[in-house]
Parts: sequence; C-alpha cells; structure tokens
Amino acid sequence: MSDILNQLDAALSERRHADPDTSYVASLHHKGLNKILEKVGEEAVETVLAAKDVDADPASREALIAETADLWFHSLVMLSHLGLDHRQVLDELARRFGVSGHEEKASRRS
Ligand SMILES: N=c1c2ncn([C@@H]3O[C@H](COP(=O)(O)OP(=O)(O)OP(=O)(O)O)[C@@H](O)[C@H]3O)c2ncn1[C@@H]1O[C@H](COP(=O)(O)O)[C@@H](O)[C@H]1O
Repeated sequence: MSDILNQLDAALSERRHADPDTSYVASLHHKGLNKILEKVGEEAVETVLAAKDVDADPASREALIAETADLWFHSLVMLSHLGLDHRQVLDELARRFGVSGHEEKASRRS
C-alpha cells in the first residue's frame, strides 16, 4: 500500500509548484489552506453519505471506495501543504497498533 502512497506523495511535492491551470494539486495550493480544508470537509461528508447507502444498495460500494479515495487524496494534499506526509500518519498508526482503543482512552484519565 505504501508504494502508491510514496508515489503519490512524490507527485504531490512535484506538482505543488506547477501551473495551477494545468495541475489540480497546484491549484489547491494556490487557493490556500482554507480551500484545501473545505475540500477535505466536503469529501468527508460525501464519504459518509456514500457509506450510508451501502446497506440498501450494495452497488454503491464502488461510490464509497471512490469517495474514500477522494478523501484520502485531499487529506494528503492537506498534509503536504503543512509540510507533513503520509509517513507520519502511518508511524502513528503503527505506534497505536495492538493498543486497545478502550485501554488507550482509560490511560488518558489516570
Ligand atoms: N489522485 C488524484 C486525485 N483524486 C481526485 N482528484 C481530483 O479531485 C477533484 C475532486 O473532485 P470534485 O468533484 O470534488 O471537485 P470539483 O467539483 O471539480 O471541485 P470544486 O471546483 O467544486 O472545488 C477532481 O478534480 C479530481 O480529478 C485527483 N487529482 C489528482 N490526483 C493525483 O495527483 C496527481 C497530480 O495531479 P495534477 O496536479 O492535476 O496533475 C495525479 O497524477 C494523481 O495521481
């Protein structure tokens, strides 16, 4: 999985300073953080709406996969805009791996 994430992050760095008229990634950076965050929020809502349809219509699984890809993509653009990339997120997931969410939450109270 991280092969495509590595490739995508390299493409995001490379396209950041491209011509906004020919690069969607460059156009997002050009419009700034607020526009990128707006897209992340919009894609998150579209992902939730697509997921709600899956029980009633299994064919909408493809729409859910596409919306989730849009959400991940725009989240990667957000990280890139702020000087971060997917590796820090994967490291954080690795750090949490095997730690029960209930246990972790309880440890925050003590
Ligand atoms: N993975 C993606 C990717 N996923 C989604 N999108 C774009 O994200 C946009 C989201 O769609 P929307 O319908 O929400 O957007 P919209 O309605 O056009 O946007 P608004 O004007 O309403 O804000 C579409 O334009 C998609 O084409 C992506 N654009 C680029 N990439 C990757 O980024 C690379 C560089 O792209 P460019 O910078 O465009 O060369 C590409 O080679 C791909 O690998």
